[in-house]
Amino acid sequence: MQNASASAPVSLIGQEYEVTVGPVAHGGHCIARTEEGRVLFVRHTLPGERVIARITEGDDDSRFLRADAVRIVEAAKDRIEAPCPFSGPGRCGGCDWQHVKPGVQRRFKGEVIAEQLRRLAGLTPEEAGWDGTVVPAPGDKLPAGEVPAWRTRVQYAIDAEGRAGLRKHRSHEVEPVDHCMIAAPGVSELGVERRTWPQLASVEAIAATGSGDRQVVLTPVPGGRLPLVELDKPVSVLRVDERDDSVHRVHGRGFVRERADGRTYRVGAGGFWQVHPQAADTLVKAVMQGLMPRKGETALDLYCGVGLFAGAIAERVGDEGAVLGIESSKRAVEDARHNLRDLERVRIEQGKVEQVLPRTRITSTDLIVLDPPRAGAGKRTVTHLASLAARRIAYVACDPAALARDLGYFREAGYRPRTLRAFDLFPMTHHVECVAILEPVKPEKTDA
Ligand SMILES: C[S@@+](CC[C@H](N)C(=O)[O-])C[C@H]1O[C@@H](n2cnc3c(N)ncnc32)[C@H](O)[C@@H]1O
Repeated sequence: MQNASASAPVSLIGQEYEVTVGPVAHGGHCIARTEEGRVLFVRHTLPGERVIARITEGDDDSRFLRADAVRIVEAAKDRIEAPCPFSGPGRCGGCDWQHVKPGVQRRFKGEVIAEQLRRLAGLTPEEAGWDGTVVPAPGDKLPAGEVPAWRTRVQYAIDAEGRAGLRKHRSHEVEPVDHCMIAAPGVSELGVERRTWPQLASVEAIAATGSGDRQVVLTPVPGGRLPLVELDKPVSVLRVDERDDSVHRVHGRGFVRERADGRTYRVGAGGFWQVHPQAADTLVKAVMQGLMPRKGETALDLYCGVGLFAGAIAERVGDEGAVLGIESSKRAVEDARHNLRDLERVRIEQGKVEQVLPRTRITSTDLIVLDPPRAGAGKRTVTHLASLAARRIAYVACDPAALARDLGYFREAGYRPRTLRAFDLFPMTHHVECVAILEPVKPEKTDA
């Protein structure tokens, strides 16, 4: 039997340390060290600041501790007064960088990408074909103190009193808000924050881009009844059954229509669509510029969602070409098949990439685009993809750590990044989207 009293770690939550703050780390915080050498991940601060950091997670056994900067002793010159009244230590966890000038937020994101590339892929920015910049979306380059209203999908959590809010950082607790500054105007107009939602656990508000479609998705608390929904705008209303996560239509359509690259995409509840209104177009453009699809080529669109990249490539490779999309979500696959029904040489397979791809017995393809979830594609899938001898591969990544890991696997398998671009499609948060274009290290074989 173990001696419990000898080994029980002592919580350090609530302890305060005065520290000088070091570099930005992946996840929306900065690294600092206490005098005793404890490593802290501190939120609500900037590199170079002297702050009082209060521990929010960890004990005397932890490899690192999480903390909030609760008092700024010496402020950095890039600090601004947070424009959002709900941000700050212990408050809304939605944004990480409200207190930082917008251009500096992008610089931080660039530093994190560079660090991940170096550490996990062994690549310098030059070797990754990246100029080190993080590009704002069109219209987002605003002066300090102004906040782009970009979130076209907001998942509001509902507190015990029925108030809509957002979750606190790494917590189930709700910070009630009467206005989320990063919510797109179409979301704010739905008025979710201006009424109460008894018996609901969450309300997702969606303002589709280019179609004017609006939707709310209501999730009742266990055993809760659905309230009568009268919103300020005409919307479709869906209900999630918390017992099995199934989605039911209350009124209106069961999907919204999003526009990108000149096409309309139907996206059912729970289906993935980029949140920033400029994101889908920005990413399609970057992927197409990188792949430069030619008439008659074949392509794979992996983790294809409702068919965004498959549609864009299929239009460019034409009737002689062919595109295979693979996506795990049944509902997204139905949407993708519907969205691309006019493109005869597109096929969408349902299932996990790692299972479906080997089953297809495809041995070669000209082009690949992969846009995996946050965890990345992983070594097995990357090795399989590298064996298909694609002329170019576009890797769309929402997590620079997963991207860097997978770029390392691609490198081992004979592919190197030709270009890498980074886009700030999540302003005020630590998130960033990257597009890497890879090509084989060896020159393509010629027939001569
Ligand atoms: C980041 S989204 C990309 C969707 C699409 N490319 C777009 O831009 O709209 C990732 C997609 O991968 C799907 N997915 C997650 N894990 C998967 C897996 N192992 N195999 C296939 N699809 C998966 C998710 O359902 C989601 O639609």
